Amino acid sequence: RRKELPTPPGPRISLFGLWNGVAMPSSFQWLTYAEWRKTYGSDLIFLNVLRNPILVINSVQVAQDLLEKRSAIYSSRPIRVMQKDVMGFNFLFTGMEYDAWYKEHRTMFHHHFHRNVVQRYQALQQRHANTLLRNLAHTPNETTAAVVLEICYGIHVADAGDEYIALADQALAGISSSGNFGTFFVDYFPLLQYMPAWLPGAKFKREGLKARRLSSRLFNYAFDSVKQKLEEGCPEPSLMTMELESLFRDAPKKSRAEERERIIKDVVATTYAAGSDTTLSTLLSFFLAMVLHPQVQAKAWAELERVVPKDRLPCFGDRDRLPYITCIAWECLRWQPSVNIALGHYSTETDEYKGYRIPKGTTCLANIWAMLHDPMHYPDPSKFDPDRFMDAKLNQSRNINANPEIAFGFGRRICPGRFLALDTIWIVIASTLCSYRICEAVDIRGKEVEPRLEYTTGLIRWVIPCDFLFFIWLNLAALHVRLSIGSFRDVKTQRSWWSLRLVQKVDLCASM
Ligand code: HEM
Repeated sequence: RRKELPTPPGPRISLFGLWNGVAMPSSFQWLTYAEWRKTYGSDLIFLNVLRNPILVINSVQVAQDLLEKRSAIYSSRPIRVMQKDVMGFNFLFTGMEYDAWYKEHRTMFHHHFHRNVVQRYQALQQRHANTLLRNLAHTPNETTAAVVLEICYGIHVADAGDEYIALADQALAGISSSGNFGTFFVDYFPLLQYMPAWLPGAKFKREGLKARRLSSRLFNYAFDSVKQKLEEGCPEPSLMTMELESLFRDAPKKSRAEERERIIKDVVATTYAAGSDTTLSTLLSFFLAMVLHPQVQAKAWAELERVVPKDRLPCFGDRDRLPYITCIAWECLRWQPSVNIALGHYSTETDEYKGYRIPKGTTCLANIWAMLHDPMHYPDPSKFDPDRFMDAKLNQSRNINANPEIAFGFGRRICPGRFLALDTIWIVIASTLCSYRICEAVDIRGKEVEPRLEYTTGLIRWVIPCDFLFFIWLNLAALHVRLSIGSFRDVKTQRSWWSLRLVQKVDLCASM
């Protein structure tokens, strides 16, 4: 009977939008998908792209009904030719099919990052937040990567210009560009992967081969150097050494030692790849939000003043007494989600939902952006308003403003690094707001520069590195210089009370 049911509504897709059809969007897909929701009056949009069935899900309800309640058949991943085969990122378990091999990876990851163990990393996260405060003027983007590198490999990154960070930056650009399903034509038409790279029109292949060299270095470089240290008997404790030591200890008992080593290697590389840019993207949105909304910053500052004694920086123990800071973290995740479309979930059986047929082998794309900007659930969605989360009881009774946990995806493939991410975001926001006022940029003539709300496309979105960020760093650098040459009065008169606070706190974190 299912065979007779219609598939959900959606546009007719044709190559490059010819022959009365529309082209698949290759950038900013979440906006087109949200438009299609209005055009077809449905939360489910069905597309057939070169015989690849695709289901776009635009509402939380449908995502929960399918990806969570029926997760037994919606938890695999589609075949990703560009990312896996051309670029060589086949070691990431984010893209593995839902089978026993994948489950071993997820179980190992879970063992080190579930809700009750992430506290063990809080001292390390706090230390890196302090380093960020010191470095804010020069290398603000290294904190999130430094956290995962230290947890996974025990590698302490250099304050600036670290080789591991540079390698991750370059390799992750490849993951992000190929991350949204369907960005590259070869995902729909796998035979294209065999096209010679020199042919005109094979730009994807040339880009892919470049990314392949980087992915292989990302996979091997840190792992090999830490393994060598372990064999020499002088490793720093880390997730990797803990797992390898247990493997070596139990090796005679365990068969499959090679496979187990491969799982460890995959898990640490996946954490390295998945754990830094996502968190950093949210933190950059935080900086933008603070420049645009000084009143939010002032309110946060007042809360920090009330709760955190003047002689120290905030710590995780203050969390329950700093609810507004927590709301800012949630609002950053909602206002500008760093992953707008969850990684594709792949259906392994034909299903029926609300009178529609969802064929086996459908790639389901959850439009997280549309869900977090749905005015029914988040009134005035484009407004950055942390207060929306303050009264959880009232929100629940009105069925609005739920904490945006869906920013981390759905069901059995939900982001397993979310507890670590939330901790990093929280401590960085609390520490930065306690130490700096993030102000509007000033151009060379001393005029304030209006920041632009512009983001890149791709799997992980970035606020476009425009003048506003540059000027924030520049302003902070200038302050550092003034502070270090002891021009204290200057700072105080020009910047008002917060600068005085800055001096105390910067001295404080420098001594940590
Ligand atoms: C703001 C920070 C982050 C956001 C917004 C985010 C978001 C997401 C999303 C949307 C997914 C796909 C979920 C789905 O398919 O339904 C995902 C998967 C994943 N994330 Fe995150 N993530 C963040 C931070 C992290 C961190 C810090 C780590 C590692 C420590 C991490 C590791 C992973 C892994 C391993 C997966 C793949 C899970 C699987 O396929 O089973 N993420 N993340």
